[in-house]
Amino acid sequence: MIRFEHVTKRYADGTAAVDDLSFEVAEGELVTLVGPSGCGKTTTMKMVNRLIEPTSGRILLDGEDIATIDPVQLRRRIGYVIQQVGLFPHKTVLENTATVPHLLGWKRARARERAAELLDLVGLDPGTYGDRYPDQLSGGQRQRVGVARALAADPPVLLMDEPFGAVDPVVRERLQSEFLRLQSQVRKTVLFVTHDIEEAVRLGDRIAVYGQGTIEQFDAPAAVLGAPATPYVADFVGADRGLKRLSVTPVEDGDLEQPPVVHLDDRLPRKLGARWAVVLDADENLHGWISAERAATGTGTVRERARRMEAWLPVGASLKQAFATMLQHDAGWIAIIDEREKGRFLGVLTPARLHEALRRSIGADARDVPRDEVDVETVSSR
Ligand SMILES: Nc1ncnc2c1ncn2[C@@H]1O[C@H](COP(=O)(O)OP(=O)(O)OP(=O)(O)O)[C@@H](O)[C@H]1O
Repeated sequence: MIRFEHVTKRYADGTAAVDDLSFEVAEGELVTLVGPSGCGKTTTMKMVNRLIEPTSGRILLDGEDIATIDPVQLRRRIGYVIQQVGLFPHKTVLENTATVPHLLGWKRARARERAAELLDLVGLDPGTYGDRYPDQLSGGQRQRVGVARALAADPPVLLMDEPFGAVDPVVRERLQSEFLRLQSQVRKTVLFVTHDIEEAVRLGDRIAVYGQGTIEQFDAPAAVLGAPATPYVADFVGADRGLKRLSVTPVEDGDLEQPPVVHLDDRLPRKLGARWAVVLDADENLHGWISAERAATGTGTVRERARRMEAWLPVGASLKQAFATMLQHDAGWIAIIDEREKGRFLGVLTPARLHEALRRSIGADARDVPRDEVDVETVSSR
């Protein structure tokens, strides 16, 4: 979809902001560009919508060399979101959002309708916020309007330059979650610039870690964290990358242990064959758990002795959420259910299995690192 071929940008004073860059962003993929200040991220991005022209090399959009496309036409195909949102102060939120459809010559009613739809999509009620002016919004709300405006003409490509950089960490996390939800619906091809590795890891399908004008590693977040390509990348992602990996590794079916299972209407078993068993209802949905001790000291059915289960998560939740849930409930294991199937019980995750899952994910992502050579705590470089 977006393809860089040996692209170099040298400014008049000789600075090579970007040096012989080649990479590709697939359709519907979100790639984060991350690196320290001045490494060339913004220059890379601005070359895509021709705000900056490369010194050499070429950039293809859907196979077409962008140098041959009229910049105004090109920019209509590309949504652009920046940190200083750049909303027009004298226009309402609705008018701001409808800017591009207006420029494209849409009828006023249709443009406003589309703008209202998009405000809804980014979590702003058009009835409440549509007629306000930008200075009547919080920073986070302004960013949402910026995203809505960039999406208004439904461009296939989005360029986002530190779009959530100006808001506090709490709002920022919320905007990131909302954006991920939005992206799962609209599936744009996105280039996202950030200097924050946490943000890069959380949002990117793949991450490009920049050195000085070049990409040091271009890979899935789990692979960058699990097997940094160079000491520079290892240093940049930080010594706590094992912890960061937890947030990008989902719990999968294959990670789970299968404990003994009893059903609510079973007669209490004399012996469980384990210290505890999971209790399911007649539909195989999770109800709770029962200890061997409570099973042995009662009569009647499991229902009367079972305890409710607090510590559970849906499959696909991150290992970080799983770990946090274990800590929160002081639990040695948590139940994993399938929310898409009305909460069907899938198995349990234990600390040992969590550790295994981390190894599994590094093995899967960093294909050239043999699984048995992966040490979750100490992998530093290949
Ligand atoms: N117009 C310009 N003339 C000369 N040098 C420039 C110009 N614009 C940028 N540079 C230099 O090019 C390099 C890359 O800049 P760029 O803005 O792409 O970095 P960045 O990674 O986006 O940094 P930041 O995170 O601080 O925004 C820097 O060394 C910068 O000083």
